[in-house]
Amino acid sequence: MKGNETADPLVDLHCEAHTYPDGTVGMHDVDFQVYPDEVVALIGGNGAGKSTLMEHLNATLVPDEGELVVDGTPINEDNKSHARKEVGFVFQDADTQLVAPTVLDDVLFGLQNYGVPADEAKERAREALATVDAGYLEDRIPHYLSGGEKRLVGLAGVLVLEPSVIVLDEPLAGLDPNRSRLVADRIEQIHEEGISVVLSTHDIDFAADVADRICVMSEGNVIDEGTPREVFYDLELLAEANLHPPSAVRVARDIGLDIETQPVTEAELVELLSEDESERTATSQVDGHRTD
Ligand SMILES: Nc1ncnc2c1ncn2[C@@H]1O[C@H](COP(=O)(O)OP(=O)(O)OP(=O)(O)O)[C@@H](O)[C@H]1O
Repeated sequence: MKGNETADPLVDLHCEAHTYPDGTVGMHDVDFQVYPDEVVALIGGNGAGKSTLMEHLNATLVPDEGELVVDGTPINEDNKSHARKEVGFVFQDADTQLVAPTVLDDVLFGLQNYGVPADEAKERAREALATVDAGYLEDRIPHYLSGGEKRLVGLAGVLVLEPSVIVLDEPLAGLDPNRSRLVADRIEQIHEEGISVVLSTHDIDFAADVADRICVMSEGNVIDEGTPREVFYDLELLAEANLHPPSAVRVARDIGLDIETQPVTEAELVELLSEDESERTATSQVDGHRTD
């Protein structure tokens, strides 16, 4: 299910092909939409085309042939700033995004470019840093932050511009478990605030946890898409894309759980197992009474 498929897409990309300068075709025959109120996860092996697709969503890359429409506006050379404003991009390598001498200046940077008065910009930048629990970093030098801190500051720098879509390239890469949880929680919070999210990840459990829609990529193409349940119980599709199912799906299959219920997350699996256990306890109590 897409977030709100009845609504017009916020982003509508048609890309017949994208060829890099050295002749490598990074992506081909892709039609990709982002709808209001959804979290989309792109999954696929190394070199499947996930970053290439995502960099088309705010016109960082453009198709050899094709079209990008953002919020109903076709994007061309003259109005790429519209795509950049509506579609915020958080890079995996945060260093490419952090350019100012302090964290606060960095988050301010985009607002200043849009001509927001200094006091208002500062206030909004502080709010954005607070949203990602990174207010305490405001005077630090971005270059010396840890990988996780850089990711959060990069996210604040995008959030402050109030985009309608946020794109995150490998948001959990290189993060420790606590930082991963924090970033995952922030993604859910951003979604709850009405911003659509597109992310790429090699962490299938995370994709199962966070996404409404999963797009499976292989060899520069979206080979299938669906709800986490549809995709993660399609073992043939996963094998074709060189992927494994989430751990909840593997455990459910291994223990022969009635897979009509099809859990895809650990939380769903635990709930089903607890229901199973309560039913078994109730049955054995009834049986126990019968034999008394
Ligand atoms: N700047 C570039 N120049 C030439 N080829 C590139 C460039 N960037 C990506 N490619 C190629 O385009 C294809 C798709 O790469 P892309 O980075 O989009 O894949 P990905 O799914 O994001 O991979 P990963 O999971 O390894 O990050 C690959 O064959 C890659 O080698």
